[in-house]
Amino acid sequence: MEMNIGKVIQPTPGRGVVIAGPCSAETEGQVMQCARDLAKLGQVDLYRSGIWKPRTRPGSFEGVGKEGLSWLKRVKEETGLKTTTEVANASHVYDCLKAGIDVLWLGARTTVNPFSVQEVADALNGADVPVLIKNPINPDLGLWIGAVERIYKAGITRIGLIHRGFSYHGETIYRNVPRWQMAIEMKRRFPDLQMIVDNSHICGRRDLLAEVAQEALNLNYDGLMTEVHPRPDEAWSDAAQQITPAVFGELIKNLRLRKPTADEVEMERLTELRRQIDEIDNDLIGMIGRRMKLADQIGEFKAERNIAVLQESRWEEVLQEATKQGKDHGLSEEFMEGYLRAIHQESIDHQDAIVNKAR
Ligand SMILES: O=C(O)C(=O)C[C@]1(C(=O)O)C=C[C@@H](O)C=C1
Repeated sequence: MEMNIGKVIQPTPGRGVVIAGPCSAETEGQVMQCARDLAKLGQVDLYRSGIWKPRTRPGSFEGVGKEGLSWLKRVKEETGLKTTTEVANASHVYDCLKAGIDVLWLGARTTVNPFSVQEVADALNGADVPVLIKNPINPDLGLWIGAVERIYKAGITRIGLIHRGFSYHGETIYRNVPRWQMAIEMKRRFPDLQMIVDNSHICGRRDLLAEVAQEALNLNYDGLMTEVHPRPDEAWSDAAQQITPAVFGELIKNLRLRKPTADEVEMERLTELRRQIDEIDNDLIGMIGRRMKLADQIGEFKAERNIAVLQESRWEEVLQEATKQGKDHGLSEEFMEGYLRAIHQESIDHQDAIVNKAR
């Protein structure tokens, strides 16, 4: 789909886009205090606060609702900070537009549901407001792309993306695993869309926030969205991941913005190193091709003798041996596993084609 998309936030030269504010608006006092403290930092582009909170289970704090919009209006009048909040249905959109909220965002639980995205898109039709779209909770690129397309088709031309990580069953240090490759792929497909990291939801804990924010800047993200609360431990939602305005000030002070590309002189050195990488990639592809030819021969052999394609004990041996070898060359276990699984699957696919043809 051909798109002509503008920036959600004009960045200040020399630093990334900064979106900060409490997870939820709790009281007028809390919203105002947080906004005043953040405004003093002089680096916040957009003040965030959840008014309607989609919670996993009923009974937890579900947001103050419409009343909070007047607090955000006051934030803008008294501090000059522009405001943003999450919308999940048509009435949220109408209320926000009436209240003059500057930027709207779609949450991960909305992006995941095309019915909800379409309802929001229909309500936005004809409005001139920028929209940020969080990734869906599950790692489904199609849903993220679909949400961008639906909002764009509603006539919204300033759209950005928020990477908040993906839910994951299993052991991990993150609340939502980043899967950086998903966001990198979105950047590749939509180079004009600003990409913001929501380090709060990726981390779910304070001690990782700075590291994840810097990782995003290393990947050439446009900025960050972080949950900030005047008294994080007393927050009514997501207490474990919120930080004070002072801590947030330190965090952004220590971030290093990277240049998007190298200059001409730097480019010479980079080009030489890239040439060497191209050479190695060529060799690798040639060698993988040769490996598959051997797999084909094994396939013929198995077809003639009616032997199963999958050989668990051999596969286990390959996996163990190569992972150990990879470690000696500074390659992570995670990488080696992913690489070997891909090779093994390709080998199986080759052999499947051969044995099925032979029957
Ligand atoms: O050794 C075999 O039997 C093969 O078919 C080769 C190979 C591989 O590609 O390494 C592929 C499939 C088997 O599950 C085990 C190993």
